[in-house]
Amino acid sequence: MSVSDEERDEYPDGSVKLRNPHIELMDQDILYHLALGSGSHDLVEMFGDVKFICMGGTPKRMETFANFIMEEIGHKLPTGTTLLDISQYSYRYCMYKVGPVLSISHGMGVPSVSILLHEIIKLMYHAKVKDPIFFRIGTCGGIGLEGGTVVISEEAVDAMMNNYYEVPMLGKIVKRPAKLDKKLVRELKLLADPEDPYITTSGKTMCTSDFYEGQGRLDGAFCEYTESDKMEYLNQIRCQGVVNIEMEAIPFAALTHHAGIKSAIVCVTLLDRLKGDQVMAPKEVLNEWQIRPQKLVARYIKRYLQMKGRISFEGHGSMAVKSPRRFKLVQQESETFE
Ligand SMILES: O=P(O)(O)O[C@@H]1C[C@H](O)[C@@H](CO)O1
Ligand SMILES: O=c1cc[nH]c(=O)[nH]1
Repeated sequence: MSVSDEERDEYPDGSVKLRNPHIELMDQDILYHLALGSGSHDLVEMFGDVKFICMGGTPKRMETFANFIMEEIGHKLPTGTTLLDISQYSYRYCMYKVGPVLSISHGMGVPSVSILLHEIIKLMYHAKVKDPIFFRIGTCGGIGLEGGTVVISEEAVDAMMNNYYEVPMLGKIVKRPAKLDKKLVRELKLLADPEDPYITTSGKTMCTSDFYEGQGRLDGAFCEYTESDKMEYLNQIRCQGVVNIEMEAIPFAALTHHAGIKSAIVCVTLLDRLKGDQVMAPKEVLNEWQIRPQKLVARYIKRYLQMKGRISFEGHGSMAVKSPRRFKLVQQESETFE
């Protein structure tokens, strides 16, 4: 049975699906929150070689990631130059380009990441990028997981345990399935190194629209439930497979899926929510923890580029291939790397 374009998640040639007939009819498309536009910039020239789009909440984390991935893939900037924040004049999000990798901050919560995704998906379309892969590199609260644990999301659910994104549109609720790429999840799991001095695990990620009452905290400005109500709730969602809580997974999974784009979410826990609410780890510890999801995603990117012959197998920096066995497993498991 043939599948129509409407039903298909991806175009066969790997192009990004806009599902918006109006864009083609516009003289130009201004990507307002990125300080870019299809009329003002040569988007194919600037972004046509992009393959990986990595996002996380803060500008600092994404600048750190840009410098880190530059070292890992051995990308060289012209002498005397530094990385440039391409979207600096938007005063909203930051964006760095390191060869085939974009590193972008998405701010906090559903509306912020959703606006960014609309514009980045359109950017991919205008730039004629094929088969991009999106990663969210985030932080979260763990459910029964110590601070510093890396969590690869198997599935995204909202605060009502629904696995779709509800968007109020023209006075009606439209539901979009929130689907992460299962193969990408398997590949990321295989890249977790048993020698890493922390645990990498996977499970359901709950996406809430608030950090305090929305995540069952007792330490917000308001709280009308008891500690035992909170614990009962957290234990209940734990029994339903939720291992971490953050604030962007649902639109991230839903909008990438709607555009036919493969995506995955890797977060580090900042605390175990079964033990408390306040983020108490010192800044230096939090900074080190935030590097952990970046390392896993960098391993993926590096393996991909190695398989494509775009960087050498000797590698660069600390991510040189250490274990041929692990590498082989990834090769067998993955069609993406073929
Ligand atoms: O990627 P980040 O660290 O921003 O992800 C979580 C979810 C919210 O954006 C924020 C709350 O502290 O952190
Ligand atoms: O508990 C936490 C920690 C980080 N981010 C969240 O959304 N929740």
